[in-house]
Amino acid sequence: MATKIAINGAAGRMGRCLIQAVDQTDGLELSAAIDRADSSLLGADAGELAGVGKLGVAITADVAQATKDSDIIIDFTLPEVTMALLPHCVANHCRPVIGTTGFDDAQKQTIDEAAKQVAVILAPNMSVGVNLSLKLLDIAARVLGDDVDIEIVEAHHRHKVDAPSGTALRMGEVVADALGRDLKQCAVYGREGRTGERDRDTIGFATLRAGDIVGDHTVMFAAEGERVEITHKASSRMTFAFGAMRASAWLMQHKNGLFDMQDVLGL
Ligand SMILES: NC(=O)C1=CN([C@@H]2O[C@H](COP(=O)(O)OP(=O)(O)OC[C@H]3O[C@@H](n4cnc5c(N)ncnc54)[C@H](OP(=O)(O)O)[C@@H]3O)[C@@H](O)[C@H]2O)C=CC1
Ligand SMILES: O=C(O)C1=N[C@H](C(=O)O)C[C@H](O)C1
Repeated sequence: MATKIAINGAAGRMGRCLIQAVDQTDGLELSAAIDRADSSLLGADAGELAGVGKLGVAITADVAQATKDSDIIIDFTLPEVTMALLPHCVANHCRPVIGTTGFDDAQKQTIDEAAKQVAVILAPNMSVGVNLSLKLLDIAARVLGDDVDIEIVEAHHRHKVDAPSGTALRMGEVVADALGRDLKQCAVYGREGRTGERDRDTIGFATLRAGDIVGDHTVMFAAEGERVEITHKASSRMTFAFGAMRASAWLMQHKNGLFDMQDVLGL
């Protein structure tokens, strides 16, 4: 029997890609497509919206019913929308696959609590390439140690509302953990004016927002005489959407617990 997939934020940039990906993935079936209660697209056919032809699933705002009707709900929305979704996931045992970024510490805690009752995947980037890059970053940080300056540069489209990207922050966490540092203490978010010399123990972040860039990330390890750069460039949102399909199929093995894409990919 096919796994029933609901999509939260179905009319968004990622939502439409996710509908396409469900349609193209064996063993998965679209069971619900949710968007905001005041959306002009309520009632429209999700497949037609995503350009894959009629699927017989209308865009709805009824998240309670959607979670009752689905095994998994894939959420690429906004932090406050994810928070409103979680009680329905717990009540209806509908496993959330969360791609949304920009959660604060209290919101992350709420996700942890929900994961005690229902299996959850939380990943700021669902592409295989970024998750491989996270593994490479751990190795690079351990080898290069405290003898390099570490800077993280990310670029995204002009519509993105959070900064730095969730991926850049995760990259920072991976590097900081490998070096025994606390990212909260050592992160520097942009520089301006008379900043003084760089402190080697810091991890710097720079954010670019322009045009239609899907998502570029570079982590630079710069020493005297050489530097290593690990770069990932996404050129299609379908890479994230197919990652979410893989995560959804994988999550069906679990009843509860908090997982990420490293778990899904066995990295
Ligand atoms: N983990 C990963 O691999 C990736 C994560 N992301 C993250 O996914 C999130 C979404 O990105 P993107 O698709 O570009 O953003 P969009 O703004 O295009 O999509 C979000 C969608 O959610 C809708 N929405 C707003 N409120 C609600 C609500 N209450 N219930 C249901 N839907 C609602 C929005 O509607 P409206 O526009 O009308 O407000 C919109 O259609 C971001 O946090 C982004 O960082 C993005 C790509 C990859
Ligand atoms: O908003 C986006 O578009 C993206 N967001 C994610 C993030 O914040 O890391 C992942 C990807 O880079 C695209």
